[in-house]
Amino acid sequence: MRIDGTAYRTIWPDGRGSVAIIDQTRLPHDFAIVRLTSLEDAAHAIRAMLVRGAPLIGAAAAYGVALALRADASDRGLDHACAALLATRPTAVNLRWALERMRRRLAPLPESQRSEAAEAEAAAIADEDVEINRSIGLHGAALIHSAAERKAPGEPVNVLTHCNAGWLATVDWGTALAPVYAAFEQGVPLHVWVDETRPRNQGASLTAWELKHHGVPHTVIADNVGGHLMQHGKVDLCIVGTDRTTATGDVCNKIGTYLKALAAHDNGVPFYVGLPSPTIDWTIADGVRDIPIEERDGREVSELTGRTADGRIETVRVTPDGSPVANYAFDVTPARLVTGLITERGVCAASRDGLRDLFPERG
Ligand SMILES: CSC[C@H]1O[C@H](OP(=O)(O)O)[C@H](O)[C@@H]1O
Repeated sequence: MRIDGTAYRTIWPDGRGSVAIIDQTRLPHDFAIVRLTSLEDAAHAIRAMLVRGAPLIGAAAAYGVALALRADASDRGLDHACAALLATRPTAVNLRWALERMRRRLAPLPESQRSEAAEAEAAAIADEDVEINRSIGLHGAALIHSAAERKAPGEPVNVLTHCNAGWLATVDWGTALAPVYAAFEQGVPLHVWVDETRPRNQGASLTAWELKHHGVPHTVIADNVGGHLMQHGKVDLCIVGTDRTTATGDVCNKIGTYLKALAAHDNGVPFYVGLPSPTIDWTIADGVRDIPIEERDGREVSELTGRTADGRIETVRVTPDGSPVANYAFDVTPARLVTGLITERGVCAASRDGLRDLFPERG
């Protein structure tokens, strides 16, 4: 996507043997490029959320393997790289998917060929992500068009989204926001309600930043406002991302998604999920029972970081000293609350049959 006229992806090889990323922990106040030069750099970038979002986590892990094999292309080196990167975050299945793909590609090769092949495979994963998301955008834009046809001429379609599933969560375009960008480019009047998304505020700090730079009308809201807006007819559809969707259509996404889906269901508001196929976990049927939910450092809840009036970045505490904190990073929305899954192959029901129709090779 373009930032001040310059086209960016979220991650790219810089041609000097390192991998460049946008440091998302510095947004929206600073736009900083960081260069990863080692496996350790890549693992830290994922764990500390300099890069985040399921597809981007997968791409970053793939590039992390390539960086690792520049230093040690042995079987032991490949095993160590995959294990270290897999351990960074437990919920987004793209991490496991990308590492399994890198291992399938590299293990059969002689050590002398592995480094170059790893860089090529990581680049292929990144390029494929861009095309998958572009396609999700086109399929999802049709849903926004349909919503527009039910509105008065010129009245904007109100889309509510949670967290950040925009181009910053992927290599480019995004998943939940790809349909928004596509419809916006097609001239559909629209507006986005942006859940701030406590505790890390990916909505307030990342989604709002993206939409502002792209010129998309939006309003940042507290997480608990969405139900009220739906009760008053101010949300035409919800589109969210996912970190792992089961073979039966249960959707794991940022904490709070489930509550938004409940409100949407109660108010008859369509609830869609942008779902790239690498985010489907075909091995799981019951998402609530079987998807591992990451628990992160409690300071993400007890502290807030922002910019002071005189431009300084400060962190302040918002809970009493000593108050225990629980920080669950994701929840699972059962398929029964999901109107449809927007994949790169089209929109389907959140069900085993729906996914099987679009991905018959998965039987
Ligand atoms: C397109 S995946 C986006 C997905 O990832 C986010 O989680 P995190 O920021 O912790 O990586 C959130 O669940 C988004 O919906």
